[in-house]
Amino acid sequence: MCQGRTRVAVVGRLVVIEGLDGSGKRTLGAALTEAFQRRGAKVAQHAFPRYGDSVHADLVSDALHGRLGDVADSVHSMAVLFALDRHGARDALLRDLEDFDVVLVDRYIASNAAYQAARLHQDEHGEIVEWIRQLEVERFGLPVPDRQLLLRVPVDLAATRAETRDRVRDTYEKDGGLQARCSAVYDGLARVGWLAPWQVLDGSGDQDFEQLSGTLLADA
Ligand SMILES: Nc1ncnc2c1ncn2[C@@H]1O[C@H](COP(=O)(O)OP(=O)(O)O)[C@@H](O)[C@H]1O
Ligand SMILES: Cc1cn([C@H]2C[C@H](O)[C@@H](COP(=O)(O)OP(=O)(O)O)O2)c(=O)[nH]c1=O
Repeated sequence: MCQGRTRVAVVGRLVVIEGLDGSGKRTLGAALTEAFQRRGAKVAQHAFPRYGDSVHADLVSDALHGRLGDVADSVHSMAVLFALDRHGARDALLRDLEDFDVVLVDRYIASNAAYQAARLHQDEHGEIVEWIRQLEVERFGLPVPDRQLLLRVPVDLAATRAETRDRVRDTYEKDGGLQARCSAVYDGLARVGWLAPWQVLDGSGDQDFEQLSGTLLADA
């Protein structure tokens, strides 16, 4: 509720980057941010899970590295931890949507939908996908994206890129079958326009960041 203050109109566009582990989301986010800034747009960046900043994200990390007993075995428990991490960032996201032209988010609600559906061998119409939408959008009140960018790369290429990074791979990253099913769910979510409009980008080639940033701003 707004008490004693004028409600400020949301001006920012919530742009989400989605894709497999190692698909190049972080790299795309950095390049896109620079392209937005060259156009004079004010950009705020967020990334989920918020490892190091959120107790829920740190529990996710523990679970994904086998340090949380059987929590990682429960798909719904993992979905709730990821969702609680975002719930903790809700106010900051809403504030940034008031103060910035673009709020660029590396992984968001669709990551939860894609990975948990893949774990349960469900597709984009699966029960867990709708359960996550109800939890995160309706119950937690998280803002719905304006645009979701799916950075699509062949599963093998994403795995190779993920392996070359200098850090320990987690349970999901080590599971090639999960990544392949996840890729298929992402394709399905994009096809049906789940939650918000999607734009599929070919992550194995070069991106035209200037053109992409222009389109994303012009769509407002
Ligand atoms: N378009 C690209 N071409 C070649 N290598 C890339 C490209 N995008 C990302 N990489 C490399 O792949 C690895 C994973 O990229 P990153 O952006 O960290 O992926 P993600 O955030 O999706 O896990 C990094 O080493 C990065 O330098
Ligand atoms: C944000 C999010 C990530 N995930 C998955 C995707 C990844 O496999 C894993 C960890 O996220 P990831 O972005 O890969 O973290 P990092 O690259 O820093 O290790 O969690 C979900 O299942 N649900 C979510 O809501």
